Amino acid sequence: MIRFEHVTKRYADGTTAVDDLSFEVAEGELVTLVGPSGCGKTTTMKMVNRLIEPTEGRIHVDGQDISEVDPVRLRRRIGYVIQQVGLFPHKTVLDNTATVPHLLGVTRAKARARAAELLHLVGLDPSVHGDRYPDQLSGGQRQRVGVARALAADPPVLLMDEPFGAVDPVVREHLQSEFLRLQSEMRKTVLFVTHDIEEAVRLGDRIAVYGQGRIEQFDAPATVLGAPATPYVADFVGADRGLKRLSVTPIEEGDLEQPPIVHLDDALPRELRSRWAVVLDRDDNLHGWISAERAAGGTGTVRDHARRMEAWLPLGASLKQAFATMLQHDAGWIAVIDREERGRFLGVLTPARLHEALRRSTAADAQDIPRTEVAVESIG
Ligand SMILES: Nc1ncnc2c1ncn2[C@@H]1O[C@H](COP(=O)(O)OP(=O)(O)OP(=O)(O)O)[C@@H](O)[C@H]1O
Repeated sequence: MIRFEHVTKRYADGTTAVDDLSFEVAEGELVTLVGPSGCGKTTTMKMVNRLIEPTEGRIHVDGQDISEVDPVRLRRRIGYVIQQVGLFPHKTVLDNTATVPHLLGVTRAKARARAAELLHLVGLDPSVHGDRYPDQLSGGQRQRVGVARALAADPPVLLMDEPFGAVDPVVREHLQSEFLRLQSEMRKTVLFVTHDIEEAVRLGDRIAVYGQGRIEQFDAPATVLGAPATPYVADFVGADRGLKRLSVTPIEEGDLEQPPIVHLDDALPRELRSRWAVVLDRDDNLHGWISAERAAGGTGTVRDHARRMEAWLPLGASLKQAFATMLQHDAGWIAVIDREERGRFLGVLTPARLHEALRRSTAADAQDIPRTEVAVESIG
């Protein structure tokens, strides 16, 4: 969808900002460009909408060589969000958002109706915020308007240059989550510039880690964190990359242990093969747990003695969520359920298994094989 072929940009003063860059962003993919200040991220991005012309090489958008497309027409197909949102100060939020569709010939009434929808989509209430002026909004709200405005013409491609850079970390995380939710529905082709590795890892389907004017590694977040291609990348992603990996490594079925299981209507078991058992209902959905001690001393059915289980997650949740859930509930294990089949119990994740999953996924990335195929011996 966006393809760079041997693109170089040398500025008039001789600075080589981008050096022989080749990479591709697939349709519907979100690629984050991450790297230190001055490494050429913004230059890369601005060449896509022809705010900057390359010195050498070609860029294709949607199969078309953009040097042959009129820049104004090109930009209609490409949404652009920047840190200093660049809203028109004398226009209301609604009119700011409606500007581009209106310019494209949509009637004012229709453009405003669409703008109201988009404001909703980015979490702003048009009846509350629509008639305000940009300086009557918080920084986070202005960023949302910036995103809504970039989406107004429904462009297939979005360029985002540190769009959440100017807000505090809490608002930023919130904006990131909302953007991920939006993107899972819209599936735009997105090039997203950031200097924050956490943001790059969280948002990107793939990450391009920049050195000076060059891409040092272009891979999925888990691979960049688990198997940095060069010492430079390892240094850039940080010594705590194991921790960061937790957030991009999902719980898989192979990570789970199978504990003893009892059902709600069973008679109390005299003995369990461990200190506790998981309690399921008639449909094999998770209900809770029962301790061996309680089972041994009691009478009646499991139902009379079972406790509800609060520490559970759906399969596919991240190892980081698993760890946080264990801490939050002070639990020695968490239950994992099927996310499609209305809570069918799949197994439990223990701290030892979590640790093993993390090491296994690191080894898998280094060997470029699925996690389930990593031999346990090679983890050590
Ligand atoms: N108009 C220009 N003339 C000369 N040099 C420039 C120009 N614009 C950018 N540069 C230089 O090109 C290099 C890459 O700049 P660019 O803005 O692409 O980096 P960046 O990775 O986006 O940095 P930041 O994260 O600080 O925005 C830098 O060394 C910068 O000083």
